[in-house]
Amino acid sequence: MARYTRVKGSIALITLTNPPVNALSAAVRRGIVESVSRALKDEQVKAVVFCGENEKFCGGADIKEFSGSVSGPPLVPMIHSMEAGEKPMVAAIEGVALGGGLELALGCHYRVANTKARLGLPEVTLGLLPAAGGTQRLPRLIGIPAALELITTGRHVSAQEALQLGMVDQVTEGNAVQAAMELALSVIGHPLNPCRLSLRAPVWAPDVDGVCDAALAQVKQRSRGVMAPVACVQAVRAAAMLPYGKGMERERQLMDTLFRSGQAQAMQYAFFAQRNAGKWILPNRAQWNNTKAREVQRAGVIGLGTMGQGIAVSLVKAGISVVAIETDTKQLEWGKKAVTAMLQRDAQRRGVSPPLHLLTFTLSFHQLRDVDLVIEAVFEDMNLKKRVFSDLCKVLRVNALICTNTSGLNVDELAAVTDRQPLVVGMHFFAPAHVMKLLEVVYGSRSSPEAVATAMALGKRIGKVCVTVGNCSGFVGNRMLKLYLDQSVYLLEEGATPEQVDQALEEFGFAMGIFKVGDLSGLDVGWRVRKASGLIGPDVDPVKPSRWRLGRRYCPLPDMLCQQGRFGQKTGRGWYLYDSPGSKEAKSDPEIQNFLEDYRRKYGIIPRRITSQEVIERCAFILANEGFRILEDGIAAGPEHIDVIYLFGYGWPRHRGGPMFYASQVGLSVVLEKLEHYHRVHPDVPSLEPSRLLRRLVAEGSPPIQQWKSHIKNLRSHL
Ligand SMILES: CCC/C=C/C(=O)SCCNC(=O)CCNC(=O)[C@H](O)C(C)(C)COP(=O)([O-])OP(=O)([O-])OC[C@H]1O[C@@H](n2cnc3c(N)ncnc32)[C@H](O)[C@@H]1OP(=O)([O-])[O-]
Repeated sequence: MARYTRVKGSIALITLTNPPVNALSAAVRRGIVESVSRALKDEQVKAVVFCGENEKFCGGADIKEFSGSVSGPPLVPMIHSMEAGEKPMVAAIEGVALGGGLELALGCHYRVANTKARLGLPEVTLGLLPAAGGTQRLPRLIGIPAALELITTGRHVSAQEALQLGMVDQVTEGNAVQAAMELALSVIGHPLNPCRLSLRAPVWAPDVDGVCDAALAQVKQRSRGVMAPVACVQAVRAAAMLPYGKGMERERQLMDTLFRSGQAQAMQYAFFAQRNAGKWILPNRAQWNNTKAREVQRAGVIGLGTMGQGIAVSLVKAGISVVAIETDTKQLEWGKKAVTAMLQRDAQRRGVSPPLHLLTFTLSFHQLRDVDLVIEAVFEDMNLKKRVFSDLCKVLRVNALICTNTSGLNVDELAAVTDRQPLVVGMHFFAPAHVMKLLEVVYGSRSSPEAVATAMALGKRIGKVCVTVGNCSGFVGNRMLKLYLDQSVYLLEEGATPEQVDQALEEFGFAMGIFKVGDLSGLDVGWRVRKASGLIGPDVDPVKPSRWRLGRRYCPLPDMLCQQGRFGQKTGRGWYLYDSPGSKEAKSDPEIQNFLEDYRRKYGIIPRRITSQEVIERCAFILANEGFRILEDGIAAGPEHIDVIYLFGYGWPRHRGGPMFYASQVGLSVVLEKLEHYHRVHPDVPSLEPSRLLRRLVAEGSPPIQQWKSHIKNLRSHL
């Protein structure tokens, strides 16, 4: 829909009306085509201004339409006829001009933006390229290097940066529509050809080929195996080398390939999955839009280890006062130094002063008496956490929330030691907590909807992607991770090396293989957890530790590594070798090869050749299999919630959608068949046995992920 009004006698104002972001749906495109034609025919009209309702210019093409059959007027000829029109057209950009929205503005002869507006071509993040002329017009406006950077990253720029780049003609602090109308009146009668970007030659750049080659190398390294950034570079190269018409043809060809690709489907699924996860819903049907969150102005953080430091930094950056507690002066000083340094670095980068006045560092729990909420981030030890929880109840206001950052302990058991079970929830951050986007909000059996709403709102306020999850060992993310880790070390036992496994995972799209991640996070962390859970104890033979524990296969390799003091990057040695403790560049270590060979010899294992395909199947399908069990247990509300957790917390590649989407895309019957095969070969690994839900879905015809909710009773999915 587009509203046509005549203003100031001679201006046609065309308002895009498709809340919430005025996406260019078929109806909007139809409205624009009709309105432009009317404006061009009306002799009283001397200029045209485009704007969006509710101070949002346009969020781009309607992504929901991409999965159906495309109808309505296509964007390319629509924008072309605007540009070719014989009356000046001005875009009044407020809020956002993204994707097709910016391409529409580039088809106008002039652009005016409000200071708060953001502009960009984020199609690459949806597995596409800006195929409504964006790859051809933007380089002609701002030059090849700047266009390459914006189009291959999908980065949004501020109005001020857009002005510096030359993307807009004017920036106003006031109403962009008023300013655009004034500009429109002032340019009536001016020649339009210089403002028609399709008629311009691209802004000249020395060594265009070299610039494009460098961009190609960069995107290939940054987003290994992802098609869209490569296609973006190819399209911009065409803008530099070919006349406009031929460049448009190239843009269309490249888009045709991307549009049909599984990668684009995965990335568009990820876009909606992220938004769906914010619309949380509990088993009792309390949900995001019927539950009020409490306001949080003051928070306590207990424990200033790595997690506590990151949590404190995230809260303070969002303007929340923090009382940070440690048990002894040395730890407190250490934590204070680290938190202050992080905030100072961040403030310096952003050219502002660090909000240190919001921080209180203390050894005294009494300072917590007027906080609204506490996040406990002490050692992962149930008894210690219980002590902290009962001590907190002695000082906190009766209505203050108590949240635990446990990565997998029983939230109900912790809540039981408090005087306020409904006000206890898990807030599981991921390390480093001020950087990682994911937050699992764990509801216990007694957690109140209000407590969940408050934790979700707080998470959103500090910039996290929040997902509600039920209470079980490891919640969603770590429950699945444990089995994935198990598979990776079983692969080593059977003949693979850490390098082989990591390479296969990196080629699949993970930024880092699982062994490199282990070295980065510290191998001692899991070792401590295994000791606490009774998997390692005095009865384990130190010379030839058992490969069978608690009734299933167990791989002692990670424990043996830790016994040698190989904790990863922090000790300079882990699955890989590092130049010195703390350095980041992982190098193959011949000692690890010998260690693995000795190990196999000791246990009589005959190594075999392991293919990348097997690595991916065993790692990815074990994740999906456990995901199905999690859905069966009602721990996650829908498959998209599991996928969001893996995308934002565990580095799952976005162009593969998430483990559940990947399983759906590969085909559930294929996943079932592979799991059956691997379980037959490894009967001592019960987690490889296909889940009941997977079997049922296959029996019911392997429906695509969007239809699972009609097959699974307890799903609370918005897909
Ligand atoms: C030839 C083709 C070439 C062109 C290709 C393109 O243009 S590709 C497109 C290039 N454009 C982009 O990639 C921009 C994508 N969008 C964004 O980046 C952000 O939504 C935002 C910055 C516009 C607003 O952020 P915010 O935090 O204020 O709000 P929010 O993010 O929560 O969204 C609110 C609601 O709007 C919905 N929705 C949003 N956009 C679209 C859309 N284009 N379509 C449909 N729906 C869209 C969103 O799902 C949500 O719906 P819900 O859950 O309420 O039912």
